[in-house]
Amino acid sequence: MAELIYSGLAKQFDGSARPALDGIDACIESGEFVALLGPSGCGKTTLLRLTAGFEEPTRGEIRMGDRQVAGPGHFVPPEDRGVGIVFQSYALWPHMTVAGNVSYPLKVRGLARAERTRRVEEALALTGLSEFADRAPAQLSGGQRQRVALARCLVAEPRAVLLDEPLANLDLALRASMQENFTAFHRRTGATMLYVTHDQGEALALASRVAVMEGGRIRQFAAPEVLYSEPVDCFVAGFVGDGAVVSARAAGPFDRSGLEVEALGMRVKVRSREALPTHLCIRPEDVSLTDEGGLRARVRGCTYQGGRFRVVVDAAGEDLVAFSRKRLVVGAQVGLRINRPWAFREPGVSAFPARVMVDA
Ligand SMILES: Nc1ncnc2c1ncn2[C@@H]1O[C@H](COP(=O)(O)OP(=O)(O)OP(=O)(O)O)[C@@H](O)[C@H]1O
Repeated sequence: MAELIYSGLAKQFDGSARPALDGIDACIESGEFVALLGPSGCGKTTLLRLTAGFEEPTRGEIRMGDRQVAGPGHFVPPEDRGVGIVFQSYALWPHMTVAGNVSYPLKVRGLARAERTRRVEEALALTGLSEFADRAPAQLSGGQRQRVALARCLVAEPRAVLLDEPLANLDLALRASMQENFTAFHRRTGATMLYVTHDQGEALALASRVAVMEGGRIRQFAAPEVLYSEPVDCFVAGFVGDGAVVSARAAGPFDRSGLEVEALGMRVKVRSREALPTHLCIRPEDVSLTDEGGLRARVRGCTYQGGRFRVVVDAAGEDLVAFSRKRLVVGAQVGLRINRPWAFREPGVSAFPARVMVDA
């Protein structure tokens, strides 16, 4: 069942020249773990705040299940939306124990003590905090405090959990272990989760689908592996994953399933859904360094990445990225083969028709 549905959603803050959100249409299924990914200022937090009910939309509608929570002339306040929120600042009460913090939202709602105790124990167990129930927040690590914030959000049994850069304040090692915690937590609870981050590693690792945002719009909303291997435009191709985006011109079909383009001064067989693509997204996996390759290139950089080297080469004036088992000398000439990269059509860019059409 669809849990969160956005239709034509827009938000323009007073005094701002540009809308923070500019026509969001998306549907998040019940139990999905969705990440909102994009550069600073693209509108991620605004979308989260509109979902929580902290802001009202300028246009459009938000539905939770079969209920409209924001739309023309209609607004459900945050406390009646049944969503839980976890911020990067944990916002814990310093004078309360861990159990006290987690129990607080239930106390405010007037739940009986026995029910409160049961739910708090359950939430602490789910977040691996049972043994810390009697500690004060000051006696916990950053990761443990973040888990208390998660437990406190869970205890209210929200229909959706909204997380705004929850790991931003943690160091790298702790982030990795908290990512595993979130994944395990999601598996156990089956909660619908909407997770804001500008860290693509985090988004691709955690989410079942990622909405890549830019300039108040969703550019692409897809599974991480689809974003990586089939980006829809230059922004997504450049923002997600490693590699290069180069312009291309269709040269004709080369068999029933494939297309050939002209790029980097040569013919390249590509994967594509377009008859007239304008660009290629060339991932490191698409580039083989081989003396038999038809394309000559010059090594511009070579860095060790644990188990392999990341090599940047200049091929026909474009910087391509490849992986190599051995270290290459900067300035050396190498041969390249490009293996079926993804070709797409950039919206708003006119595509040249194929120069040579070959029968399929
Ligand atoms: N209360 C506000 N008043 C005016 N403009 C705002 C307000 N909140 C956000 N904006 C603007 O709306 C745009 C989107 O902001 P938002 O915080 O949603 O971006 P973001 O993608 O979450 O960025 P970051 O990753 O830096 O947190 C920005 O241009 C921002 O300056």
